[in-house]
Amino acid sequence: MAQQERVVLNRSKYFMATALLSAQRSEDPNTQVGACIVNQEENIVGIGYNRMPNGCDGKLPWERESEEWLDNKYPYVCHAELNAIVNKTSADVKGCAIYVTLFPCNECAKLIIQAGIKDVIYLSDKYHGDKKTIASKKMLNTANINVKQFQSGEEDITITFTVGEMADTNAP
Ligand SMILES: Nc1nc(=O)n([C@H]2C[C@H](O)[C@@H](COP(=O)(O)O)O2)cc1CO
Ligand SMILES: [Zn+2]
Repeated sequence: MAQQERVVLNRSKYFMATALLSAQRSEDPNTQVGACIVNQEENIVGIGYNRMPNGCDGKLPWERESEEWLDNKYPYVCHAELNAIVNKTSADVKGCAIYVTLFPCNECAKLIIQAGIKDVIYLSDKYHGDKKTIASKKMLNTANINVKQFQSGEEDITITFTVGEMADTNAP
């Protein structure tokens, strides 16, 4: 069996990859979003993805363009950032960074600011023209949150479940 290539992820790649992996748990058929909160010691203290509220999985619509607002996902879905913040494993997330695969909306920007998160690192900005995104940027900027885009020029990583021979770093 081929020997698995040894990869050492840098910090930001590891955290964004964690957000991307989490996004893959989302059942949203149109946009899967993941978020990963990291404290000042560089430990992960929260992970989330966009999903329906607890107990509502499979019972609420994933539509996005139904004429009836109540038949769309938007009134119900909990955003990745919200889930990452409320599922935190630490007492609070003050001074933390959040890695998110899509730029936070205005409601999540409020949560991020009020939770004391100081850095936002995002991957996609596909809704940059939307008023929600513009409002979000206005708030994050006014609240002095450091916002920066992940440098997506970085190489992809591969996760494989076939356990090959692990690279033997002691080999001559
Ligand atoms: N930053 C974000 N975090 C999120 O979790 N979401 C979620 C809400 C929806 O489930 C989905 C966006 O759906 P759509 O409008 O692209 O079909 O992503 C959306 C944004 C951006 O507003
Ligand atoms: Zn949001």
